[in-house]
Amino acid sequence: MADDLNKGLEGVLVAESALSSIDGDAGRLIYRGYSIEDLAEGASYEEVVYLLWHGRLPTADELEEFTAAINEEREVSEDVLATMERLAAADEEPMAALRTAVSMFSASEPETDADPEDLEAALRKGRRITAKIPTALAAYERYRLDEDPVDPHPDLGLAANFLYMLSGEEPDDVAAETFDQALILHADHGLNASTFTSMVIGSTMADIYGAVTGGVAALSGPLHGGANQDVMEVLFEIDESGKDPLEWVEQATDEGRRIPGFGHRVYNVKDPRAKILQARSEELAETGDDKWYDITTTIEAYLTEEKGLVEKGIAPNVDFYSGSVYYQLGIPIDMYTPIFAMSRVGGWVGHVLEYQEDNRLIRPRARYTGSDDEELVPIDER
Ligand SMILES: CC(=O)SCCNC(=O)CCNC(=O)[C@H](O)C(C)(C)COP(=O)(O)OP(=O)(O)OC[C@H]1O[C@@H](n2cnc3c(N)ncnc32)[C@H](O)[C@@H]1OP(=O)(O)O
Ligand SMILES: O=C([O-])CC(=O)C(=O)O
Repeated sequence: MADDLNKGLEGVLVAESALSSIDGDAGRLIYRGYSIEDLAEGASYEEVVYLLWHGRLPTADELEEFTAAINEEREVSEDVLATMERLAAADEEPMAALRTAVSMFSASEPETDADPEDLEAALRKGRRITAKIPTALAAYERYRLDEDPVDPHPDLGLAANFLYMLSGEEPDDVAAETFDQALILHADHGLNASTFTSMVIGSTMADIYGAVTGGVAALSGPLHGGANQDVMEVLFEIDESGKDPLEWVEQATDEGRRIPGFGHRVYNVKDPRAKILQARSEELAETGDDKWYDITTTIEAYLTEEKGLVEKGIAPNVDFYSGSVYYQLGIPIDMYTPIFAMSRVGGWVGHVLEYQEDNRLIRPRARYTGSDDEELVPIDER
């Protein structure tokens, strides 16, 4: 590879950002100066989104106003509901259903005529998308179960309300707090692939609906957000194989299989979000089924201690423990990546608007490797 070609843009700086910062060697993540541990412990998802978008934590009044605005915008149109019903009946993947829903939200956007450079209007649009994603996703899940969608609960925050709309029952405090924490942990992460995708779209001054739709598409892949579902599928595979998890993972790595939920472009050590999710998974396992937590820790111990992956900078990432947490909360496994999107919309909107404040079209180049003097042969002579 020539020196001037950087496949995968590893380490390339393309923008300045004050939203989040990752120290990949120390395993530290901060959102606007606040450690992820402190935010997970002491803030709500709505507070974190406010922080990402407005640059500071809200006061109690500001948070109340912000939360009320989100709550008022939760409803989705009849068209979106009908589409979710059709896609559920057609067994469409939930991430594809979500991608379609986000794209459709713009049809009921009240500020469609807003100037693309009106960043305040774009922020309000971002807030509407954030409010509607849980409703569309929960409706999709209800239709899949042949049940009617559940209307949003006026007194519940975004995390608890999603769990409520999924099952029709108010979650207990442990479930609501654990899920809220998971949303906080997924809200932003520098210029990851889906955020960068949103920024590329936003850099053309296209509408924020398009930028978020692109973000959902990029997140769905197994090398990115899709890995959380893959981790749970691996845990099922191990369980169904009847093998000892240690034996299974030994064989899988000997066959050269990549274990989902391991490895990261930026972290060379264990992802700090994985540590927090691991603790949540362990707590839930104490009062529920400890099988999944036990399998994950066995895999981690083998890969890091026996296989020495950690010395190569390959350690658990955020997706490794989120699966067993969501499973213990009773969430269907193909909802795990859509849940990631439900949270990451905070980061996508924040980064797009931050970039657009001092916008420059993102337009890299490829080194041409094709031929350069082909002669056009008429079609009937080819
Ligand atoms: C929210 C997120 O997006 S977090 C990431 C979620 N994705 C996953 O968990 C999927 C599994 N992980 C991976 O595929 C990778 O680690 C990625 C895509 C996340 C990062 O990839 P990159 O930075 O491009 O690293 P790359 O794919 O070049 O791998 C570097 C080396 O680590 C190895 N490696 C990377 N991930 C793993 C893994 N999960 N298991 C085993 N080996 C791995 C590769 O085989 C490669 O080894 P080599 O140099 O001997 O060939
Ligand atoms: O930063 C990345 O490349 C992937 C990741 O962990 C995230 O998006 O949360």
